[in-house]
This record gives sequence, C-alpha cells and structure tokens, in this order.
Amino acid sequence: MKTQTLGFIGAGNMAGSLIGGLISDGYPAENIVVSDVDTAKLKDLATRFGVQTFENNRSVVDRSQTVILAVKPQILESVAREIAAAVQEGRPLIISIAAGVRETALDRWLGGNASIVRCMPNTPALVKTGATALHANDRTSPAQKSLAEAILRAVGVAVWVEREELLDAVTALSGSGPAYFFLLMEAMEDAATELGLDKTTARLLTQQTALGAARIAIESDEGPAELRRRVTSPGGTTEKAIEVFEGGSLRRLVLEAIKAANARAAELSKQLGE
Ligand SMILES: NC(=O)C1=CN([C@@H]2O[C@H](COP(=O)(O)OP(=O)(O)OC[C@H]3O[C@@H](n4cnc5c(N)ncnc54)[C@H](O)[C@@H]3O)[C@@H](O)[C@H]2O)C=CC1
Ligand SMILES: O=C(O)[C@@H]1CCC=N1
Repeated sequence: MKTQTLGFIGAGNMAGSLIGGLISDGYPAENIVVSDVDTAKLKDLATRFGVQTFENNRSVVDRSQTVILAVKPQILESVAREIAAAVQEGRPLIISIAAGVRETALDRWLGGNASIVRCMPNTPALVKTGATALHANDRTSPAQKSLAEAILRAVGVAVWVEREELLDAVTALSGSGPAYFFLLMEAMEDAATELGLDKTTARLLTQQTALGAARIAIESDEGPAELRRRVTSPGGTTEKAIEVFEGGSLRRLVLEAIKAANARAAELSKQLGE
C-alpha cells in the first residue's frame, strides 16, 4: 500500500489528521499528493508533512491509485463533477469521508462507474487513535476494500458496516464524538478553576483523567458501568457527582444529542441527493 500514490482533495482538518497519522505510520510523504483551492492550507500541509501539493484537483486524480475526497459535503458534488472525466472504470479507488453523502449520489456525480468506499473517520487519526467505519459500493473489488481498510487501519481502528445508512449513526457516534469528550473536558476544567485550581493544573489533571479512563476502558474486559462502579465508593464523593449527572438526565441528553447528529446526517443526504 505504501508504494502507491495516495491523493487527497481538500487539505483541511480531516485531511491533515489522516495525513499526519499515515506519515507517522511510515507512509512516505513523497507518495502523498494533495489539492485544495486554498493555497494557505496547501502550504501548511507541505510544511508540516512534506507532501506534494497542487491547486488543481485533476492533477491529484491523474497521479493517484486512490483518492480521498476530504471536502465539505456541500462542495462534494462540484468536486466530483470536476474530476469525473479522470475517473475510469474502478480507477482510481475513490474514498469519501463526507458526512451524509450517499454512494449512489457520489457515483452519479462521478459518471456512474466508480469504485467507491465511503467511510467515517475522526480527527484522532492524527495521533493514530482514529476510529473509522467503512462501507463499499458493489463495484469495489475485494483488493480495493482491503486497500481502503489498510489505509484507515494505519491511523486507528477500522470496522465495516453492513448497511450504508449505518454510517449516519457512526458519524453521530465516533465522527463527531471527539467533540463530545472535548466539551466534557472543557466543562470539567471550568469547574475545577471555579474551585480554585489554576488553569494549567486543571487542564493537566483533566487531560490525564480522560486518557486514563479511556485506557482502562480499552484494556479492561469490563464494561463502563462496572468500571464506574469501581470508582464510586458507597457514601463517597463520586456517588454525589453521579447523582447530579443522573438527576440532570445526562443519559437522555446524550441520547438526544446523538440522535440529532444522526438526523442531521440523514437530512444532509436528502438535501445533497440520494
Ligand atoms: N472534521 C472532522 O472531525 C471530520 C470531518 N469529516 C468529513 O470530512 C470532510 C472535510 O471536513 P473538514 O476537514 O473538517 O473540513 P475543512 O473545511 O477543514 O476542509 C475542507 C477543505 O476543502 C477545501 N476545498 C473547498 N473547496 C474545494 C475545492 N473545490 N477543491 C478542493 N478543495 C476544496 C477547503 O479549502 C478546505 O481546506 C467533510 O466532508 C466532513 O463531513 C469526517 C469525519 C470527521
Ligand atoms: O461535524 C461534521 O459534520 C463532521 C462530520 C463528523 C465530524 N465532523
């Protein structure tokens, strides 16, 4: 996989996260090409990672065995139509990371004969701790599926979903999910500073607590409910905090938030064409 040229159209947050993760996994920078309409974004990625950059999307498609479409969902149709003439039967393999854009719509915009893997990664790909779910259209060969999986697995975990619609749920869970944890971290930091800790100490303790909790959750055979119980001494401090969270319907709020993100993904797909 690392000998093939991998192209990115769109040099924003998610492209930067994937490229950073791939390069730290040993993907040669000279085999990564990137295009964007924003030259400052291209300069940033070239400086940070040493990748080759182009202002023309076709230049990336022409050079690549695999192209990752990393533009906003609303821009994807115009980009796909622009590169359609360069997309032949099954080549290059197209990987779309756009939220809420269906494979059938993308295939139509690309001229109707593309091998498409649609996936939903997340920004922790930058530190090789990404979580990605993938789905492929019928035209994608087993070798192309393995290639897409290898690319995403290089920057974290990668799982396949059976039905494409489930990518909306994945988007709501792990695509957007890092932001939910950051929100909780922000709130915890603010609370700690209100209790008198200085900002630096509050941040460090919050970050390490998040990391520690995630690592225990990953390494333990037990689920989060049991791990939580182990922190919660009867009559102690955690119990009081958990009572406040439960009393404030945190679970209902989380359910509503994730359902709202899921609904937005479905709405995007209706707006952008199915
Ligand atoms: N940011 C995130 O956490 C995640 C984002 N995604 C998906 O990734 C895609 C990109 O999102 P971000 O990186 O956050 O957006 P972004 O706004 O940071 O990056 C998009 C880039 O596309 C460029 N662009 C705009 N028009 C273009 C054109 N015609 N040709 C080439 N490049 C063009 C922009 O200049 C920008 O640099 C979206 O479809 C989003 O749904 C998926 C998973 C997570
Ligand atoms: O907020 C968004 O629409 C994108 C998709 C998942 C994360 N960021």
